[in-house]
This record gives sequence, C-alpha cells and structure tokens, in this order.
Amino acid sequence: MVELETGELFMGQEAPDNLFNVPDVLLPFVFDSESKEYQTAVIVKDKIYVVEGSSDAAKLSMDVKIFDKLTGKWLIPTVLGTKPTPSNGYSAVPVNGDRILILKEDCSAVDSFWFLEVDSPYVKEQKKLLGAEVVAWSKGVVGEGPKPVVISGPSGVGKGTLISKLMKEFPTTFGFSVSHTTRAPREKEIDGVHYHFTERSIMEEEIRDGEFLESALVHGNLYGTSVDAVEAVTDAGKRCILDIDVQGARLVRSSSLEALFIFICAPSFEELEKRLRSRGTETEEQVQKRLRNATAELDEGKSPGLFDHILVNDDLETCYENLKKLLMLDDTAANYQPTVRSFQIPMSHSVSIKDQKILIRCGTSELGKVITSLFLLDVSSLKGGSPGRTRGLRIYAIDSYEES
Ligand SMILES: Nc1nc2c(ncn2[C@@H]2O[C@H](COP(=O)(O)OP(=O)(O)O)[C@@H](O)[C@H]2O)c(=O)[nH]1
Ligand SMILES: Nc1ncnc2c1ncn2[C@@H]1O[C@H](COP(=O)(O)OP(=O)(O)O)[C@@H](O)[C@H]1O
Repeated sequence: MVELETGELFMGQEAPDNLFNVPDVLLPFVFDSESKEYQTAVIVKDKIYVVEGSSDAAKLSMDVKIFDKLTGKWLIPTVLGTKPTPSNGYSAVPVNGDRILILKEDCSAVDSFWFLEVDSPYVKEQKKLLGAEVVAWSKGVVGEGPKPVVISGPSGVGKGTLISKLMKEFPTTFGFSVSHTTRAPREKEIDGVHYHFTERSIMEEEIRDGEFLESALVHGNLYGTSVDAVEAVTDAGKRCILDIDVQGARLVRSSSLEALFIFICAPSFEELEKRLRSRGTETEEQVQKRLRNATAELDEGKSPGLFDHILVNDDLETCYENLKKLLMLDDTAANYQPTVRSFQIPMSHSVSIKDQKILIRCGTSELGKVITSLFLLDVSSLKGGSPGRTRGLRIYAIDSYEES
C-alpha cells in the first residue's frame, strides 16, 4: 500500500514540461508502509534531487540520485557527510537555491532538521576537487550554539594540562573533541577518551569521505578532527574544546565552523624543552622532532588573523585564570540559544515556503479534538553547513487552534 503524505508538489515550484517522462519522482513524498520504502523529490534549478531508501530497521538506507533535466539522464552523486537516520516521513523544501531542507517527522527537534547541500560553496569546492557530482549532508541546528574553542600551541606547552583543569572545573559546560590519530597510544591513554587511535589507511579513506573537519600531518603522524567529534559535544549541549596543531587551526579558521582561537606558548624555549622532557612520554628522537617543529609553530602562531588570543603559560594557575577570563568574556555564551528540544514535527503536517520563511502546519489530535499548530522556520540567517552543522535555524510557534 502506498500512502501519500501531505505537502505541495515540488513545494510550489512549477512542474517541468517533461516531468511525466521522469519515472518515480512525480510526488514530493511517497511511503510504502509495508516495505517501509520512501522517496522524496525536489527540484533545484535544472536538477531533480531524489532522496530514497528504507526506514525498515533491518535495511535502514538513505540514498540520493539526481535527474538532470537538461541531459535527461540520472546521476548517482558522491554523497558526503553524515546522513540522517531514516524515519517514516519527510518533507523537503529547496532553500536559497543551493540546499534542500529535509524535515524528518516524529523525531525530536535535535534530529528533525537536515540539509542536503547541492550547490553550496562547500559542495562546489568538492565537485571541483573530486571531479564528480557531489551532494553533502549537514544537520540543522536551532539557534547558534556556543562557539567551539580551538586551543593550539607547541607540544609540551601545557595545552592538555589547561584543558583538563577546565573540564574538571566545568564538566557540564565543556566537552572535549576527541581527535583521531595514527600515533601509538601512550601508557595511560584510553582509546575513545584521549584519542581515537586508528590506522592510516582507514583514516585517509574517512578523510576522503568528508568525515573530517580538518586533518594534518604532525610530528610524522596523521591527526584529525572528525565532524562527529565536534558535533557529539555540541549535541550534548556543551561547548567544544579542540586541542589541535597550528595547521589544524588554520584549516578550521577557513572552514564553516566559527570558533574562538587561542594560542598557548611557553615563557621560553628552554622551559618548553624542560616540560617536554619532564613529561617523559616521548623518546629522545621524538622530543627532538617536537622541539624542531616548535620554532615553526611559534612563528605560525603569531601570524596575523589566525589566533584571537595568545596566552603565555608561565605560572600554571595564572594562565588558567586568564584562560577562564577569555572564555567568560566571549559573548557567544550570552547569545547561546538552547536547542528547542520539545518541538516535534508530527506525521500529519504540510510545509510551504516564502521569502526564506517556512510555514509548518501541524495537525495533532488530543482527547478527540484536532489541534492545528503553526510554526515558522526562519532560514534567513543560516551559518556553517557541511561538513559540520548548519546553524542559525530559528523556529517560532505562531498559532495553535482547534479545528471546528
Ligand atoms: N591538526 C590536528 N592536530 C591535532 C589533533 N589532535 C591533536 N593534535 C595536535 O597534535 C600535536 C601532537 O599531539 P600529541 O601526540 O597528543 O602530543 P602532545 O601535544 O605533545 O601531547 C599537538 O600539537 C596537538 O595539538 C587534531 O585532531 N588535528
Ligand atoms: N605552567 C606550567 N609550569 C610547569 N609545568 C607545566 C605547566 N603547564 C604544564 N606543565 C607540565 O608540562 C608538561 C607538558 O604539558 P602538557 O599539558 O602535556 O602539554 P601539551 O598538551 O601542550 O603537549 C606536563 O608534564 C605538565 O604537567
């Protein structure tokens, strides 16, 4: 049996002349409740994007195919980013000509809004890089979320020590972005807590698949921040702390992730050397390599426009107090609008878009009465996007009334 969900055909856009030559994409949402297979189609410029798959727990799939109206051919794109887990219903609306907003039904607000980027700056760049048709998923976040904090500085300067103090004093405020690395674990390091220790070939493949926000070769090993590492912290409602090298900081600076960048340095090179040796975690050869790299990192750290603040870690307690001051002074904490966790898009709803405002009309029945609620989703100030999250969605409850 095929059920048709409510929703406008191609969301208010004119159906193309050759629409009836296009198989399977006549309707914006089709769901077969027996096989749990679904299909959604949206037109953006000259292409029809079809999102399809199965929400059956045993099969769970979500694929994208594209019908190019100019050539009359189907394309299977390279799909980057973490895709949503399938649900039984979707609405899809084109937004800003470069992405499709997918509203998942019957999910909590943190999982309701997804973007399939089809022609965003990130996707354009990836198309060039890969020489292929590319689309990319990114999760929509209501509000801005707190700005992540990037902490960089030469090895042995005290980054880890400062971050541990912060996490210990403010366990519910801050969360650590657990990086991936190909270096071997140190004695007390736990996989998944300090790092995700991994193989080079696996990590390189994951980087190619767009799973990393940044990655760099540091002291002869590959290190990288996965999109999930940052977003797991943000999804838990915490402010994310990244301990990454200067190359990584530069990459994050040029990515879509807005962050606060802090560079830590030691009072002198001799002191840095002393700390590295007294930590006793590296061989002499590794210590030498880290010290050689430190000079370049110190120069890089001072390059204009990269770091927002530089802190000298001389006396640990003084430096820690200064770090706390910086984090409190940052006004993003005051601007933080918590995610609307209580909002849920019910199965029965319709969606229409006008001037970057999306009207969601939801019908729910309570005690035999049918209640219609209207929500306005504002997509006019979206920030970020793939390979991370699309932030800045605003949702307003505008009306609620009983159907007569
Ligand atoms: N670019 C990048 N650098 C990282 C990442 N994780 C750790 N690093 C950096 O890699 C360098 C070496 O880290 P590690 O092996 O833990 O040694 P340590 O800094 O001496 O404790 C440090 O400068 C870290 O900041 C990451 O995900 N990306
Ligand atoms: N302000 C400080 N004064 C003296 N020793 C310090 C200070 N900060 C950190 N340390 C010590 O220096 C060593 C390196 O610190 P760590 O946090 O591991 O550096 P990083 O994470 O930057 O590589 C550790 O043994 C740590 O206890």
